[in-house]
Amino acid sequence: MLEISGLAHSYPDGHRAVGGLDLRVDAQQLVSIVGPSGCGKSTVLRCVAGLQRPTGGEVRLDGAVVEGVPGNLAVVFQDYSRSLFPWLTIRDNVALPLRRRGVARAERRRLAEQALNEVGLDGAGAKYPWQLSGGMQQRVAIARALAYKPSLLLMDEPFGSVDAQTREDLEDLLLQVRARERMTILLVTHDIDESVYVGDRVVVLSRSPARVIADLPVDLPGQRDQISTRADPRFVALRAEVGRLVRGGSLQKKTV
Ligand SMILES: Nc1ncnc2c1ncn2[C@@H]1O[C@H](COP(=O)(O)OP(=O)(O)OP(=O)(O)O)[C@@H](O)[C@H]1O
Repeated sequence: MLEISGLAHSYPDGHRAVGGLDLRVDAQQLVSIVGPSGCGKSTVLRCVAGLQRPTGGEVRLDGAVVEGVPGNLAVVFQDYSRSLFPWLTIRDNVALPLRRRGVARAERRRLAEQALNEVGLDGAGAKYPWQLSGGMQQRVAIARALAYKPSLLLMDEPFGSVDAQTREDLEDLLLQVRARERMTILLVTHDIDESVYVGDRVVVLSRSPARVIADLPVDLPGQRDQISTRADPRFVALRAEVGRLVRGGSLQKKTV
């Protein structure tokens, strides 16, 4: 589905953020991406989204080289307050990408309501973003991605700006919608527990310039819950291993 080969990205100031990264993601997998702070995770995601042009290597989506923003892709960023338009209702925010896609008005409304329903915000369509809590606004951003029905969903630290309880709720929401919609998802997160809890695989990146230093399958049942999954010895062992690898990547930075 997604094939990243030898991906490299250097910024105009010469900073090499990504240095020869290879990653293959099969359809309907949820792959968590973690790594030391500033290692190049967002740069990788932006190259996959076609928002940044690689300076080396290539990204292929369903066999085609990504050269601009692909039509079958949606992105959810951390900063929901900047990704929703305050002058549009929740329903119109969710429907906006569908409008750009040329979907007829009645169908846009139906898909927007359906997506809001899926994220537990039925009835909120006529409100404005500023009338909702941070966690609810991030649900709207997720609903907007769902309404679009992308084959690939990219999420860049999507739950980084909400409180711990809301974060857990949104992680569970992600697992639910993912089971229903059968999308392929790449999730960048700083939270090692989260990477294991929601992932089918956890990919660990090295310090900048980023490349893959580990690609670990998550050996946990598909059905997960915040209490028993986090107490599962397999969860505990994998979380510790990912933590060691991420810290190893950071330590490497200090010794260079
Ligand atoms: N526009 C830019 N120009 C120059 N350097 C940049 C630019 N954007 C990012 N960088 C640098 O590239 C490196 C990778 O940045 P990126 O945001 O991809 O990392 P990240 O792993 O997502 O960071 P974080 O862990 O803080 O979220 C960082 O050292 C960053 O300072």
